[in-house]
Amino acid sequence: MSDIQIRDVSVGYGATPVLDDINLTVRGGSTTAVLGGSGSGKTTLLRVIAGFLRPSRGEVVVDGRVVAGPGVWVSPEKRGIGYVRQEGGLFPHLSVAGNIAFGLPWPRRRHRERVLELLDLVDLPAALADRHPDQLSGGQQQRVALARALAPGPDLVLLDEPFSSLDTALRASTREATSRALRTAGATAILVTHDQGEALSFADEVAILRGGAFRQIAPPRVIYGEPVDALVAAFLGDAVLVPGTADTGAVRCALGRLPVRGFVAHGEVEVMLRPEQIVLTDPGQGMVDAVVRSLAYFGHDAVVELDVETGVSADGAQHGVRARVAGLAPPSPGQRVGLSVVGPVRVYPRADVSHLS
Ligand SMILES: Nc1ncnc2c1ncn2[C@@H]1O[C@H](COP(=O)(O)OP(=O)(O)OP(=O)(O)O)[C@@H](O)[C@H]1O
Repeated sequence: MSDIQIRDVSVGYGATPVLDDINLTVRGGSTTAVLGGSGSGKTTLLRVIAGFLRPSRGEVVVDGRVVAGPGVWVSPEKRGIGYVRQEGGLFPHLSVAGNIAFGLPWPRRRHRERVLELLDLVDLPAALADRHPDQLSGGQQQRVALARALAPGPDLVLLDEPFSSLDTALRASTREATSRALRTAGATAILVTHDQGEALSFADEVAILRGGAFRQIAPPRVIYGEPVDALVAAFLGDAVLVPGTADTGAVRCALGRLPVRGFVAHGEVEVMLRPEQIVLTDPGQGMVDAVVRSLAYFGHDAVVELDVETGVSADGAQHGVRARVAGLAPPSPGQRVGLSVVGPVRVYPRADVSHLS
């Protein structure tokens, strides 16, 4: 099990910087998901770790050994790192067994037993061993790519959006098979993704990459429940933001007086809560009343846009909020309802969110 440390790393292409002085530690045997928008530098980070790109500053340390840094350069093939790309990248002219064996050291390439073991590890039947990649589904191809990456027994596996080309059902089962295989192999893993649900469900830690730097690195529940700022809150999941005035431990806003979690900014603040924290009741039964403006129905749940009746701000605008409710009996547009808020909310200094609108 390898710890990995990225220390003060900066890297770019030519004169264009992509990552600026970033730090990241991944505990041996754990999985970290790096979540960021398109072009934020996720693949660049993996390329630096794998050794396909040299950082201009800082160092990369794998299992206590500096593999990139001032005066130090370990070539990719000597780093013992497995890499799974978005499209799998299987060799089309080789069978499944041939592809997997390619990841094995020379003397072991003929060991059919090890190939079958690896197929089993990624939850694929031995009968697929002699097929070619074009005779497999997308999910099966991704699992073969994972088996190939795991073949040499790497301590560290880098996964670059390996599930993004799969449909929803296949995506979930491939993700689970991957997670199981990584745990069984005891490998440390870094998963790059732009899918929030995937990051939250797959990883032990989630790292938010934005503007060339990590804005927050924390376990899924912490990063979702206690985002450090409004940008992270809005980036990771759906965030409802309303203006408020905070004093000790509580905030007053259009939804009533609400308890605050974590850091309390006093005075004029922006209040952040998740849409599932808003519960709909009969009119007069909640903290405030509201009228349903519109509804997006998803089957298992529905997102309801509401105009809060007490929420008229100084400029006369009505405060809108968004609630996520169970899909069984959602309200209808125009209906009057009561609103209650479950659990504490977060507050941020008002200036923090001015650039979100
Ligand atoms: N070989 C290259 N030469 C020059 N610029 C590059 C090169 N590769 C990537 N870039 C630029 O570096 C930035 C980061 O790219 P990178 O591929 O790391 O982003 P990403 O977060 O993985 O994006 P995506 O989610 O779209 O794959 C982008 O602006 C991209 O255009």
